[in-house]
Amino acid sequence: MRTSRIPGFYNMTVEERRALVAKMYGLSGEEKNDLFSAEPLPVGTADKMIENVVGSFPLPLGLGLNFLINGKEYAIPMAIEEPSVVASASYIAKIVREAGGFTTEATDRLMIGQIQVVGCPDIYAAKDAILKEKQALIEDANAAYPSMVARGGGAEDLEVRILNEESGSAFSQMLVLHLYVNTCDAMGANIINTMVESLAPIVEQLTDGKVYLRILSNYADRCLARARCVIPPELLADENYTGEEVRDGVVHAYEFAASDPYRAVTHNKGIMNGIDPVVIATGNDWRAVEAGAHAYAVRHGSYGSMTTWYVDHEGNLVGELELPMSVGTVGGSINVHPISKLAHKILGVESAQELAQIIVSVGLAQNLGALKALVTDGIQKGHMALHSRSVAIAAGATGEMIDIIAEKLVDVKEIRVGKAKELVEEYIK
Ligand SMILES: CC(C)(COP(=O)([O-])OP(=O)([O-])OC[C@H]1O[C@@H](n2cnc3c(N)ncnc32)[C@H](O)[C@@H]1OP(=O)([O-])[O-])[C@@H](O)C(=O)NCCC(=O)NCCSC(=O)C[C@@](C)(O)CC(=O)[O-]
Ligand SMILES: NC(=O)C1=CN([C@@H]2O[C@H](COP(=O)(O)OP(=O)(O)OC[C@H]3O[C@@H](n4cnc5c(N)ncnc54)[C@H](OP(=O)(O)O)[C@@H]3O)[C@@H](O)[C@H]2O)C=CC1
Repeated sequence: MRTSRIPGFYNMTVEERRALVAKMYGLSGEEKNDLFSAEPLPVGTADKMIENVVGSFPLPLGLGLNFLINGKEYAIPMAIEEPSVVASASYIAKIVREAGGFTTEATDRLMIGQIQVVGCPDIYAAKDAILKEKQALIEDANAAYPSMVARGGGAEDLEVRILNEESGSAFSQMLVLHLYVNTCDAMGANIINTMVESLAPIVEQLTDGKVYLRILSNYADRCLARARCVIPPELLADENYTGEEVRDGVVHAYEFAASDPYRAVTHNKGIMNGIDPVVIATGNDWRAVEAGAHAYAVRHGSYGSMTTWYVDHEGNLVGELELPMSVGTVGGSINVHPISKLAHKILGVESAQELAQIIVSVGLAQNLGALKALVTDGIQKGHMALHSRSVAIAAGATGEMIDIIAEKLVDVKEIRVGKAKELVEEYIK
């Protein structure tokens, strides 16, 4: 059986790690070439993906290890430029697996398409007219994209809202139609946009109004994924702190984020530290996920923590994260970018729902990693020690000099480029 528990993976050379991954995941010759290539995204492919291409922008790709989610092992590809994130996710996943792993669930994958109608002579009659034709409109939407119905998805429901009902302004009063679409394993933006654009002429006829916007909503609050972990305090202890101290510190840190947007934004940035790298590595649209996540964090009226941490009756630390997660395992650039194809193979996911649940688990792990560091030694100790290698490179260190300079920076407790430059000059002399 495949395991994601590979102690000391980080002490191997890159070549050793690559050989192990190739063996574990049975990569073909072509897949190995893609993963190990100096040009992982061929410029010819890049030139077909976006416009005005002059090159590509590589990011380090690491594996988040130790993840046990609903009893299944996952090594999780993460594409990110920031040091200590992959280490931290793996660290917390190691603790959580000892407590039985993450448990997760997901709602149905209903994405929302919006149609904006303005200038209706009678906005209430317009709303009634649409609702009267609801079933026909759903069928029309499905006729615009029949393959989704064939695979068990497609448009399922429709609602109508009136915005700025009391406003006297013809600009601000409008009717907004929401089309709810099960996009199966796709994120679904293009699918939905095709559907809502096809409905626009009929909606204009029914309402006697003018349709302007016809577009997906990135507030995917009917496409949610949830992750949970329950950790006995003894698993949180280290040589300097008791498990209870760490546990209580994490809950205090959560309460701070729950009560103060200045803290919540940083707390949530820490969660997105885990989420974005998986979204990026799997070829998904991280702007969509970011936008939806932050909007969801304000659903109770003020911006707050995306996660919840509390102590249960047995004294365990309990963490929960629920977020809109509009990701896919097909569509967009997922099967175009060679590395994203490999990321899906390494993950071994079978559906978009499963991928969404993995992503929120990494977000929850990452949040605890940051909070555990913050409530004990502080973030600088673990993070800056790993960041010291980037500082050494920025100061001009190359080859074996990088680790030597990085270690010296940690020893003198001055992890900054100016100091690194001094050390590089000394080394070269
Ligand atoms: C960095 C650690 C994990 C060290 O923590 P440590 O206690 O020194 O780790 P350890 O040596 O005991 O190792 C434990 C496990 O961690 C992993 N691990 C340990 N080291 C490595 C490594 N080099 N490379 C890969 N994996 C590593 C690895 O899985 C290892 O298990 P093993 O495999 O040995 O059995 C810890 O200090 C930590 O989690 N720090 C937090 C880091 C963090 O959050 N970074 C994000 C950047 S800061 C930020 O942007 C967000 C923030 C903080 O502002 C958010 C907020 O305010 O809420
Ligand atoms: N606001 C936003 O966020 C916007 C985002 N976008 C972009 O849209 C892209 C995502 O759109 P999306 O519609 O997902 O991508 P696609 O247009 O690539 O649609 C997904 C395709 O996958 C095929 N497919 C194969 N198997 C499945 C399956 N099991 N479930 C679902 N579809 C399947 C379908 O083709 P078939 O049915 O023919 O087999 C479908 O056409 C992203 O690149 C995103 O950046 C675009 C506009 C706005």
